[in-house]
Amino acid sequence: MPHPAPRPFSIAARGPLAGRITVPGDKSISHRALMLGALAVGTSRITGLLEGEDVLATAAALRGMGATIIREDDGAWVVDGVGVGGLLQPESALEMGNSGTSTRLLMGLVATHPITTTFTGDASLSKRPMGRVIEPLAQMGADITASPGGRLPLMVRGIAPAVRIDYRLPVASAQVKSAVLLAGLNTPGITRVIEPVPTRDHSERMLAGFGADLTVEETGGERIIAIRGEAELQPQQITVPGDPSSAAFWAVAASIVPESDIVIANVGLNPTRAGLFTVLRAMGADIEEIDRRTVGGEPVADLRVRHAALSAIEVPHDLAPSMIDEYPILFVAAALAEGRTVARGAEELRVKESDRIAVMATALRAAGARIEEFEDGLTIEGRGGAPLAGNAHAASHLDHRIAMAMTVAGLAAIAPITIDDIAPVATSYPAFFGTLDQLTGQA
Ligand SMILES: O=C(O)C1=C[C@@H](OP(=O)(O)O)[C@@H](O)[C@H](O)C1
Ligand SMILES: C=C(OP(=O)(O)O)C(=O)O
Repeated sequence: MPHPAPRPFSIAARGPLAGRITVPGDKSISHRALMLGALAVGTSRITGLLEGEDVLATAAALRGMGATIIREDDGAWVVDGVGVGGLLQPESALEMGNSGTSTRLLMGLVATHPITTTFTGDASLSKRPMGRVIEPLAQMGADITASPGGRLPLMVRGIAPAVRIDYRLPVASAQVKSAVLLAGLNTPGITRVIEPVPTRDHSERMLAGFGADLTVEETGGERIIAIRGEAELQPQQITVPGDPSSAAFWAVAASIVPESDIVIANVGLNPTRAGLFTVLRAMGADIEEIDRRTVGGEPVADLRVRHAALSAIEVPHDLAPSMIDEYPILFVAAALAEGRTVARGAEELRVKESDRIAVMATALRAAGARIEEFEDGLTIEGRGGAPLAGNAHAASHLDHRIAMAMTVAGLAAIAPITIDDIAPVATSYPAFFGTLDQLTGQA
């Protein structure tokens, strides 16, 4: 898929953030709602779906394999599924754009259907490792031919019936877990995933919600997830909560910009996703939960965030999976905090849309932060509330979270930070810059 022309953007301090905002629907839940809707027998209806490029790539791929997916005038998405086992051979390659989740979860789905599919992606996605899903799917019988290093473009020749497996995750990855569970949906018998470290559990929650026979057993800190295959999924009405990974940018922005006071409405607070809020609170952030409730089977609350003096923290390694996408914005908070933050045990950051350890170290150093880089993370000497110098260029490397994190860094900089390309923000948060203007009174 051709990437849009680079869009540079310059940002410097704008004063306090104020007001009440909403964030877009959760990206992880949106992908899964479309996929399970496409496999159910009948019509599912999804409200609050994230209409970002990544999720639209999932929708297009599922349409290409026979599902009917329509956006209604009121913004709801209606999915007519083909039934488990009913995916059709697509006529052309599945274009995954920038989206790792679309690629890895859909690879799981097609691996146990008797169809052949080709996956392509942009320059960022084409560098990311797919061996981690190829390995279990090959054990189940799929024949996968990848580019060197187990990368895109790749071709999956699916198999039905496939062979059930018990699979212990070698990396803490919800995408790998989900790929195996989705492959297990159309596989005779019980497919098991053993998860030594818990990762986001949206697939488990939603598969159970669609009526799959799925159990989760916890023993000695491990989770064993078992799914019975050849399932029939019942169509559902799904309300997608707001994305905590998108809310994270505003929680940090309001924390670091003096006199800020904002409310972020309808934020998903699934414990497997909420690690950043735990860490920010431990750093001294003023985050108040208002009206905790359940939306679409997920815990949700409104978050009131006010400026506060932050102090450094040693980020507990076991929190990494529950805040894995939030490290870039955590690094920004740490750069403004008092003292030396240690954020390690997060080597997975090197295989995201960009190498988020190296890219954030370079960008924040250019803006005046003092950083030491390790294979598995960073240490950051904070400025104790003093602004960053700014007057810096930051490269986003086709990574939406780098572009958004460095925009927030700009709000706490004396001279502007220029980001070379903010176009990737549209993958997960198309309204980000509109919300920035709203919160800073420039709408
Ligand atoms: O399952 C998911 O929806 C996701 C899992 C995480 O990736 P990994 O499974 O690679 O950790 C995360 O970084 C990604 O943004 C979304
Ligand atoms: C890692 C991310 O997404 P994906 O793996 O779906 O590209 C992300 O959104 O930060």
